[in-house]
Amino acid sequence: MLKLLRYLKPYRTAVTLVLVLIFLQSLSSLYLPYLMSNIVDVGVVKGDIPYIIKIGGFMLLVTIIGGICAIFAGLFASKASAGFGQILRSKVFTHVENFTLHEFDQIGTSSLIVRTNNDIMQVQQLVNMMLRMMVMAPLTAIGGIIMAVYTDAKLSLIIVVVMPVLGLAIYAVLGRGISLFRVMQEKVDILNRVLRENLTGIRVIRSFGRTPYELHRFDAANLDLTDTSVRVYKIMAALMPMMMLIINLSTLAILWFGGIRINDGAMQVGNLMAFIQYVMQIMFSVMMVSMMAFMIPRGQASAVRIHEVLQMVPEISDPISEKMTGETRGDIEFRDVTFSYPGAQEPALAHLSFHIHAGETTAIIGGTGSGKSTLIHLIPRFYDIDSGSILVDGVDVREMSQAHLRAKIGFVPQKAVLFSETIAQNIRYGNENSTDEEVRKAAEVAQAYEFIATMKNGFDSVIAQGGANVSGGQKQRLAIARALVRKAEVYIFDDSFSALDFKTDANLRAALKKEVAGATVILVAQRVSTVMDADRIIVLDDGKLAGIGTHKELMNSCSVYREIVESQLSEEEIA
Ligand SMILES: Nc1ncnc2c1ncn2[C@@H]1O[C@H](COP(=O)(O)OP(=O)(O)OP(=O)(O)O)[C@@H](O)[C@H]1O
Repeated sequence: MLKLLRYLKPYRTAVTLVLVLIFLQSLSSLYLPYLMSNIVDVGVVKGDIPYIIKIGGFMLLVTIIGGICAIFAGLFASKASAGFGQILRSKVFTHVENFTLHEFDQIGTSSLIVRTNNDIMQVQQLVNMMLRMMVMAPLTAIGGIIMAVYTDAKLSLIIVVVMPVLGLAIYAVLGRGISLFRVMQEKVDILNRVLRENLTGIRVIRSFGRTPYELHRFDAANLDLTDTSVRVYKIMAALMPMMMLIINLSTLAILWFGGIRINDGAMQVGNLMAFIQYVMQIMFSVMMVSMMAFMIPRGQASAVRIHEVLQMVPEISDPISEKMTGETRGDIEFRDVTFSYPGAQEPALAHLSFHIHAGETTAIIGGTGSGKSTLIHLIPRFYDIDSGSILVDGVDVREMSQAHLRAKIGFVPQKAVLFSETIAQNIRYGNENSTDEEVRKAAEVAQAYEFIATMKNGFDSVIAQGGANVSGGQKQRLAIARALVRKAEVYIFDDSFSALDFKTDANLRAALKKEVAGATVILVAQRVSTVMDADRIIVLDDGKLAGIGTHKELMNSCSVYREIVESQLSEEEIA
C-alpha cells in the first residue's frame, strides 16, 4: 500500500490542505463541549442571558467554521484520491501495454481488468478515507482524553476501564473478517472470468443449447462470491451494535458516577454534559480507527494485487544498445530455433532452420497444432526462444528494438480484431499517416472495397464492439487492409484467408502479388490451393520441419505434404 502512495505526490498541496482543514475541524469539535459546559454552569445556573447569547453565538461561529473546514477537506480529499486513482490506472495500463503474451497468460485477462478497475477503486476509496480520518481519529481521541481529564480527572477512570474492553471487542471481530477480504477479491476475479466467457461466447452457448449450464456456472460463481461477502458483512454488522452497546453502557456509567459526584458537590452539571461528549468523541474516534482497520486490509489486498502487476518485469525488453539492420529489407533466417511455452513438457518448435529471402512468398502448412502460429509469432518477437537465433535483415531480433523490428512487419492475426471505430480508422490503425487514397487502395486489394461501398456510411461506418456488425470474412479483409497500409517489408498472414470463399481468396492473392511485389510474404494456410503458388513452402509436423521447397519439389520429397495435398485435391488438380 505504502509503495502505491507515491502516486499521491502530484496532489501534495491538496493532501496538505486536507490535513490542515481536518485539524481545524477536530479542534472545533473539541472546543464545542467546553463552551457548552460554560453556558450551563455559568449562564444557565446563574440565569445570565447575555452570557448565554454571547457564548451561544460563539458556538454557532465555531460550528460554522468546523463545517466549512469539513466541506473543503472532503472536496480536497476527493480531488486527491480521484487523481491518485487516475494516475494509478494509467500506470497499470501503460505497464500492461508492455507485457509480452507470457505475462498476459500468467495473470489472465479477466484478472487484469478487475485489477485495473475494481482493485484500484478499492485503494482509491481507502486513500480518500485515510486522508480524512488519519488526522481526525488520533487528534480527537487524544484531545478528547486531555479535555475529559481536564474536565474531571476522577471520572476519567471510566475511560481507562472502557477503552481496553472496546479495543479487545474490535480486535476479536476484525481478526475474523480481515482474512476473508483477499478471498473475496479472488472470487470477484472468478465471477468476472465467467461473465466474460459468457458474453463473448454467447453464440456458441446458444447454438449448443448450453444456456442452462452457463446459468448454473454463473450462479455458482455468483453465490460463492455472495457467501463470502455475506460472511464478511455479518462480521461487520456485529461490530456496530457491539460498539454502540459499549458506548451506551459507558454513558450510563458516566451518568451514574457523575450523578454521585454532582450530589457530593465535586462536579457541575455542565461539566458532566461536556464529559459525556468527550467520551463520545473518544469512542467515535476509536470506531473510526476500527473502520479504517476494517478497510485497510481490504485496500491492502487490492494494493498487493495492483503492485503485483506493476512490479512484473516484462520477459521481453529492448537491448541496451540496439543494432540497426543493414541494406536488405525483409530477409528472415531461423537458425536451429527451439521454443517451448512456459510450463509445457515438449517444445512447440524444435531445431528449426530455414532462410526466407527478401521478396519471396513463403507459405507454412501443417496439421493443427503443428506450430504454424507459434512460428510466425516468433518473428515479431511476441515470445523469446529457448535456443538458436532468429535473424531479420541479418540482425538477431533480440538485438534490435521491438519498435524497429515491428515497424518492418504487417501482421494479420488468425483471429481478426477490430476496434469500435470507423472502418477508415480501423484500416488507418496500420499506418496513421496513410492518406484516404491509400486507405481506399488497401481496401481494394484486400477485396473489402465492394462491401464497404454498400454500407450506408462507407468508410465512415462504425464497427460495433468486437466487430459484431461485419462477417468473419469481412473482418479478415479489413485486418488485411490494415496490414497493407503499413507498406511493410514483411507481411505475415496467419491463416488470414480461411474465412474467404475460393474466388475471393484467389482474387485477393492475385491483387496482393502486385501490391506487395518486393516485400516478403509469409502466409500460414490450411488450404493447399492457397499455398501452391508460393516460392517456397515450409511443412511443419509436430513442431519439426518436415520439408521445405516448392509444391513440385515437396510432392516428390515430402510424405507429410503429399498426404495433405492428397486429402484436399482431386487427382486432376494434383496432376
Ligand atoms: N499460449 C500458449 N500456451 C501454451 N501452449 C500453447 C500456446 N499457444 C499454443 N500452444 C501449444 O503449442 C502448440 C502449437 O500451437 P500453434 O497454435 O502454433 O499451432 P498451429 O499449427 O498454428 O495450429 P492451428 O492450425 O490449429 O492454428 C500446440 O500444441 C498448442 O497447444
